[in-house]
Amino acid sequence: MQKIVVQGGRPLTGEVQISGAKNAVLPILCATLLADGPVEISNVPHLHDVVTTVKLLGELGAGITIDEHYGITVDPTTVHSQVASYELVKTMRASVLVLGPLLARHGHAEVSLPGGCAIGSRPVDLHIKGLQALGAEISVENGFIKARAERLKGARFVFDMVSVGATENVLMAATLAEGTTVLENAAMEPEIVDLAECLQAMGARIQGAGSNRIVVEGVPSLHGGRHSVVPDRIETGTFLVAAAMTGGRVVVRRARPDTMDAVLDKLKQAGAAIEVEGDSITLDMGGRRPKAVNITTAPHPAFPTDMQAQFMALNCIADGVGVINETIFENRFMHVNELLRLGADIRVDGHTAVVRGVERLSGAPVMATDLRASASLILAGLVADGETTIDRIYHLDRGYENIEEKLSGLGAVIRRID
Ligand SMILES: CC(=O)N[C@H]1[C@@H](OP(=O)(O)OP(=O)(O)OC[C@H]2O[C@@H](n3ccc(=O)[nH]c3=O)[C@H](O)[C@@H]2O)O[C@H](CO)[C@@H](O)[C@@H]1O
Ligand SMILES: C=C(OP(=O)(O)O)C(=O)O
Repeated sequence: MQKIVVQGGRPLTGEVQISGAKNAVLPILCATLLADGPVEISNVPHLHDVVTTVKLLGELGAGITIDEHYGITVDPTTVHSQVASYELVKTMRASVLVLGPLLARHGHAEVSLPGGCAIGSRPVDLHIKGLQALGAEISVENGFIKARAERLKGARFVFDMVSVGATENVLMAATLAEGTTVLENAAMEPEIVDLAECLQAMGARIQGAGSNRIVVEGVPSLHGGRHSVVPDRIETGTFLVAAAMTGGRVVVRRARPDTMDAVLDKLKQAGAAIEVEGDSITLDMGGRRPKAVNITTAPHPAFPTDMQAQFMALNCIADGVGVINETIFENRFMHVNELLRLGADIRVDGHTAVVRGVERLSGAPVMATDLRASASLILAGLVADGETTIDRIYHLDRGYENIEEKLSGLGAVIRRID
């Protein structure tokens, strides 16, 4: 099994280009199933989750073409199956996002229940309730969500709690429903806006994406189209935290600074000088040690849970005590035990972690437990004395494109070994 080995102690300097967002490209790939013609997607990050989604679309019968820049064209006109198997869904929860599109376009769908994952139980009840509100008959049998509706009907639906995936599934389905759908308490993440823009390029009528009230006027059919995926704000944030922790100066290019307010505010509080110009962000730490910051995760535009582990790593070596509250997932502190192995001082009480910054971490073998936990261990390794070896990095490959090449380009000493 592959591992990443990091030699700590180098301030990061230079420039890095941000890839397309994992959390935007996955729903967008699923959305292509709604169309009556080919959909071309560019700025696609080369990630394991993208490979899995493409495999799933292929199993459903869609035609897939991949160009030399990893642009992906999906031709959904050859889809012959509406069944998403457990084998694929279990490896990637986002596969449940084919449910809404298959149901809306083909009148029925069977998608394996995704099950829990390391960070929490992650139920899909809101996806199901939202589609039922549009008139779908849904049962859960033998581990599959079985959905049926001759034609979905527009309705007003209020999400009990904010869910990114449920908003996406119901939004996609509503584009082909008869009449108007109003989604209240919708998720406002930038990836929802990107999905809506792709759907609009396919002929969908959507207003309000990016607010908590999305209005969709259903159309009889969607056509093919083109879309370029929004830059990844979590990858961007991860590189900025790396720069801040190592006391370096890094310019991230091809980012979307306007999607990053909460993260940039916390980096400023940690003592970083931040300059934004167009699609670039420069972070200059000037060799200073970061100051500890308090974090509470919450739906966008508040601080993203997907940046919690990285800021935990920053607090581990910061000056002072940082309190981290995780409000989205019930079990998203698994990196704590691994950070402790590197010499961190962290106490966890329920959903709160109190991190007392230490002067130095020391390298050790550690194990990644989920995607962002893996990133936090690399960040800690970048500042630890000696060598840190991170095992189970397949989690990392789900969501970071060429992370070791990108970090090496900034002067980090990092390599992948078999
Ligand atoms: C592929 C993708 O975009 N993944 C992101 C998406 O995941 P995902 O879409 O799975 O996350 P949700 O926003 O749905 O989950 C938020 C909370 O709602 C709960 N919930 C969700 C659905 C449901 O039907 N019932 C329910 O109770 C979840 O257990 C969780 O506690 O948003 C999360 C929260 O920003 C991010 O961490 C993930 O990186
Ligand atoms: C939790 C994450 O992703 P997913 O929802 O795909 O598991 C993440 O990107 O940090």
